[in-house]
Amino acid sequence: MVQPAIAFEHVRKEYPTAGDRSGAAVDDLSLDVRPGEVLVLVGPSGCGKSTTLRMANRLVEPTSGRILLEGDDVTHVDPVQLRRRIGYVIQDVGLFPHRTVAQNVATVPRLLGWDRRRTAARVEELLALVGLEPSRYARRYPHELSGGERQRVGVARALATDPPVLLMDEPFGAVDPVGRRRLQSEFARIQREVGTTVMLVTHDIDEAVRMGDRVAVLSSGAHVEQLATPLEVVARPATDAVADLVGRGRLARLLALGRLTEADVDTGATGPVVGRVALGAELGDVLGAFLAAPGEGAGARVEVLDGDRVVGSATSATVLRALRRLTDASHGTDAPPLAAGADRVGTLPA
Ligand SMILES: Nc1ncnc2c1ncn2[C@@H]1O[C@H](COP(=O)(O)OP(=O)(O)OP(=O)(O)O)[C@@H](O)[C@H]1O
Repeated sequence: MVQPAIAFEHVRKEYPTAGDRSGAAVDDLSLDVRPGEVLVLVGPSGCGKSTTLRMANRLVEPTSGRILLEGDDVTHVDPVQLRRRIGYVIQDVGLFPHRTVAQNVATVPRLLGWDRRRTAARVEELLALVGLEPSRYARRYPHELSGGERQRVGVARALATDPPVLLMDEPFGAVDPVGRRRLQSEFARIQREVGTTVMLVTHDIDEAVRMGDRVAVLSSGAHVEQLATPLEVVARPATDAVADLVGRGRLARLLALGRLTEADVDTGATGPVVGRVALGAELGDVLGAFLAAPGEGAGARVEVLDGDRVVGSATSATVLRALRRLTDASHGTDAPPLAAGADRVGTLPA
């Protein structure tokens, strides 16, 4: 088996100041983060997400249990070495206000004693990576940047020494919804490019399913309700708590996450052809092709292509069947019917 990038083994955290009434912030968490994946922790406020993240880089010490970074117990790693191996990005970024963008990004390389030339080259490379033209941004101060730009600098700074692991705590939380979308997809590109393992905390289920290779839905005490791919979490919530979180908007999420597979394709349909889609298209795009041809009736179909080859067609009934396949309880856990939770709120309060 591949060695996890981070492994939590029966980790528990009790805050001494929390008093008797509350249970442990993290009760008994065991979780592996695989190398190269984006693992998202999502759950309601106070369920222990940030505490979990901060134990990985020793901003918080566990009460018991072990955390291994690429096999090394983090409590045995020198904290300076540890921070070099783990980048950390938080909501308010925490840039040094009296240092320029370039100086902020150079923080860790300077601590590590890199020479001027190597540091400058790395800063330039990182600013370009996060989409900030070095000649325009390097000399600015944080107050001369937008929230989204500050967040990019935060990501560049966290990646400065090319750490194998990046921890992100509500990294896009302070950015408006449109900027947030853009940052999310840009970050996904950066992550693919550098291959860093990411553990990301959010309370926003949409962000979780958009960003995660896997999603861990947590409840109080960092109890893992479900740990699965975004599609599995949305299509087949394992518990009521997950169903509640996925709640309203579940159908829209399924249409975005679900894909047209070979098994869905119809080879006998004969209705009028209103468009073409590729095998593997998002189910929402398949439906969209019918919406774009409003004059056609229920028998209309789109041709399905595998490369250049037409392998069959899909009708609106095909999409329904695919949705049923995805949510079919016989494939996994007891999923509630698709309409369940339609009146529930998908995003929890911060
Ligand atoms: N320094 C601390 N001292 C005492 N209790 C704390 C401390 N930090 C967190 N807690 C408590 O531990 C629990 C988990 O907090 P944590 O910040 O990990 O949750 P979270 O899921 O990240 O929440 P949020 O989404 O609101 O940031 C909460 O009940 C919180 O009040």
